[in-house]
Amino acid sequence: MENSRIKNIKHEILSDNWYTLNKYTFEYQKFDGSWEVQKRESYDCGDGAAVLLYNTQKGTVVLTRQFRMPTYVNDNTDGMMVEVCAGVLDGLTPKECILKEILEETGYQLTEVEQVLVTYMCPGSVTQKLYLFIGEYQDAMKVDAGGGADDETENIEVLEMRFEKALQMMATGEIRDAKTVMLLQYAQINKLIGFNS
Ligand SMILES: Nc1nc2c(ncn2[C@@H]2O[C@H](COP(=O)(O)OP(=O)(O)O[C@H]3O[C@H](CO)[C@@H](O)[C@H](O)[C@@H]3O)[C@@H](O)[C@H]2O)c(=O)[nH]1
Ligand SMILES: [Mg+2]
Repeated sequence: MENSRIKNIKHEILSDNWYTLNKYTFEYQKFDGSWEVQKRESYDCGDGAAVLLYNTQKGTVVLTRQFRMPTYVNDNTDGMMVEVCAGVLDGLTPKECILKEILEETGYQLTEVEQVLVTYMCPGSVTQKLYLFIGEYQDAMKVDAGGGADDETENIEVLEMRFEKALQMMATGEIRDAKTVMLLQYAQINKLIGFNS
């Protein structure tokens, strides 16, 4: 942490239940040189990793569908979200984490993935840094049904669909999860998956 415009940082924990809600009170030096006190709440739900699974021969991607409470209480009628496979690091490296999540959530066993982007998803209020990967899957790599870890209440549906269909769902707003939009657009810009229909 290095910024000479910040001093006297005080930290309180407002809630420490599943994840941690912190409150920081600090002094910030304005452009005119004067100092002002600022207060910022900051939700720490850990860093995470996400992956776009794609198959160039079939022209398909693998996505997940699950209930997301925070979206349900904010305009998402049934609360269901179509997303790339993702999870929180929980002490693992981003690559170790995403390989584990791919197996747990989708049932595919990959050994190689490529990190393509690192993003702060909501920098004004959430600490989370998200490592974004792409990974090529083959049918032979499917070793399990997926659906989420047994000890977690995830109830994840695995969706394999044509890449064009995923792009269409993004255009209609059926896909509106930020990490998923970023990775689908990454694949589109970099022509990872050809249209051979
Ligand atoms: N009991 C309980 N369980 C929780 C709570 N919050 C999350 N969980 C559980 O914690 C697990 C987290 O699953 P992961 O696969 O590791 O994470 P995720 O929820 O898919 O994704 C998170 O990370 C992504 C990438 O880092 C994010 O994109 C996403 O928004 C979310 O923060 C899930 O079983 C979820 O149900 C809670 O408040 N209480
Ligand atoms: Mg997950």
